[in-house]
Amino acid sequence: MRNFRVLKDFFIRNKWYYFFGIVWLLLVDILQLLVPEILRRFTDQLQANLLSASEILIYSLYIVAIGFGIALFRFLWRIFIIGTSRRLEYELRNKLFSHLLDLSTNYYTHHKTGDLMAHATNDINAVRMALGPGIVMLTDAIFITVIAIAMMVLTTDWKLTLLALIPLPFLAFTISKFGKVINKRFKAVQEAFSVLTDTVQESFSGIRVVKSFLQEDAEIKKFSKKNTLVYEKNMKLVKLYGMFFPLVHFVSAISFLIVIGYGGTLVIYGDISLGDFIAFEAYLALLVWPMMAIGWVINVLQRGSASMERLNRIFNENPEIVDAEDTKELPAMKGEISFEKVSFKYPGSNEYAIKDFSLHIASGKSIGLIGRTGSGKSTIATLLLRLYPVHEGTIEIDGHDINKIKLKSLRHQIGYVDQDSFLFSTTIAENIAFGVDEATAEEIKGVAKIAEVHDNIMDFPQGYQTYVGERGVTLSGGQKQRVSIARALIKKPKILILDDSLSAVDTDTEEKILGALKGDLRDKTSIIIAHRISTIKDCDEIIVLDEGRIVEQGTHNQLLSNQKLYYDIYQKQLLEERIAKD
Ligand SMILES: Nc1ncnc2c1ncn2[C@@H]1O[C@H](COP(=O)(O)OP(=O)(O)OP(=O)(O)O)[C@@H](O)[C@H]1O
Repeated sequence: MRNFRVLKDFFIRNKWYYFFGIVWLLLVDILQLLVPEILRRFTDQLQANLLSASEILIYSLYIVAIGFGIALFRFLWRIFIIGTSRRLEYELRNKLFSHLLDLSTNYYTHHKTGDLMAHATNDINAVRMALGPGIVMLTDAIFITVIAIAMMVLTTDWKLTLLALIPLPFLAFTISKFGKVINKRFKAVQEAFSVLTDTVQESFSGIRVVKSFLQEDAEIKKFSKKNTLVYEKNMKLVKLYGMFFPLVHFVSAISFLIVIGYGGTLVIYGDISLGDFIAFEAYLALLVWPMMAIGWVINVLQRGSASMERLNRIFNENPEIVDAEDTKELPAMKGEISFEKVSFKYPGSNEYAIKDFSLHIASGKSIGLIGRTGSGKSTIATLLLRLYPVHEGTIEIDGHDINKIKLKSLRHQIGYVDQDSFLFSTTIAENIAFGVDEATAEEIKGVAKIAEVHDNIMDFPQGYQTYVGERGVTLSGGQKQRVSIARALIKKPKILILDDSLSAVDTDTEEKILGALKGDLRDKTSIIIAHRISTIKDCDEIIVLDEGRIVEQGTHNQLLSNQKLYYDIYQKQLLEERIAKD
């Protein structure tokens, strides 16, 4: 129960819903408990020949009225309690999603998306079950058990009650034992099913690879194996259910048997009336359900509590990067950047990705970053965006330590085109306008033109309203890169970072984009990361990185005359170009 403490605020806000929900629930129980009383009187009066036709009609009306009452109050408690638990699920899911988005990028390196999805679905559902249906069943079971047993003792016979109740604890015990195994097998079904879903998803998203490697049969076999596993796990569950219900009926039938035997004798000897006997059987029938429910309730509450514990662990996770108290807005950046002796290791890594990196970039200048793969180029970009905390050295923008600038203010003014050029499954227009609150069609078109992707977009029948991804067209790598560039430009950032963002376009298009960008970049500081020299040769300064350190620095011509690493890369690329042309 301690795990649910974080929901205190929710319970306080919704206390009246729970209170009245429980009132309606108890009214249903009271009405249900009235039925045996009516049966008792009816039977006794019928047996004594005291009933007239109009009285039979009145009894029938009682039963109908009780039926109506039960229907009405059942409707109400469902709305009040189950409705509230659905609201809890809604609020928890929102809270979890926004909390997860607040966490630093590093969190996602160590947690699998599949696990996070499981928290958002299974765990939240388990908490909802505990605090909705779980509470209902618990209240219901306790109330009905206490009142039904009290009525059996008070109105009929305590010895008969005691005898009739003997099998019921066994029933509760059997159900709780079965419940545990059912739970385990149900979980196994879910796990097998989730493995199956993963397999299907991977086969579909890698369909081109599957087909080009002629792996259809192998994939079908793999699928069939996983599917067999789901079937087998389901069959185990079916068998268990197959035994469970007959066993429940068998154990409860023993109670009825005892009542028929001993209760019947009491009626014959006149110790209790026939009405008492009928009412007693009806109370006993009411008791079977709470006995079944108790085992289930314990399971549901335990699962809910375990799930809440897992969710609390996520809620207690703090984002590594937050605005400290002394951070301030930097509303209008000039774009002067300075790295001072920055060294950086990724969390959990022993190797420095960046070592002693010092660089000053005057506002409005363009910097080209080049180096072998893994030399630390992208790391420079992520550090400037403060996606990871820097502990050694300082990074400043306009003379302000980036740790002292509000994150929103910092990231809002940096346009970042990442290496993956990830696009969302929505329209091209919405993808371009992703980083701004509002954008006119003209603005979207303007940046698409600079990024040299406007003509491509207009070739699609639906133009800017074309859907990207699974529901729409598949853009080529180069088209994706250019849409991502447009997405960064529309923010009108003061600093623009292109991380290998022109690698998938040919050199002619690259030239056109760089030409168009030139005008736009005049008042921006730009960092262009590339593998191809053609992308960065016109930058004001080029930095050559190797194993996280600056090994060369200067303009294109200066670096060529140095005849070191840059020169080697240049020669190699010239040769490659020549071979490609021949
Ligand atoms: N999230 C991460 N966790 C741990 N190590 C990382 C992480 N990201 C990158 N690295 C490591 O840091 C080093 C620098 O990587 P970085 O991505 O900056 O290189 P890069 O020069 O941009 O490479 P490429 O040209 O292939 O994009 C590499 O050794 C890489 O393996």
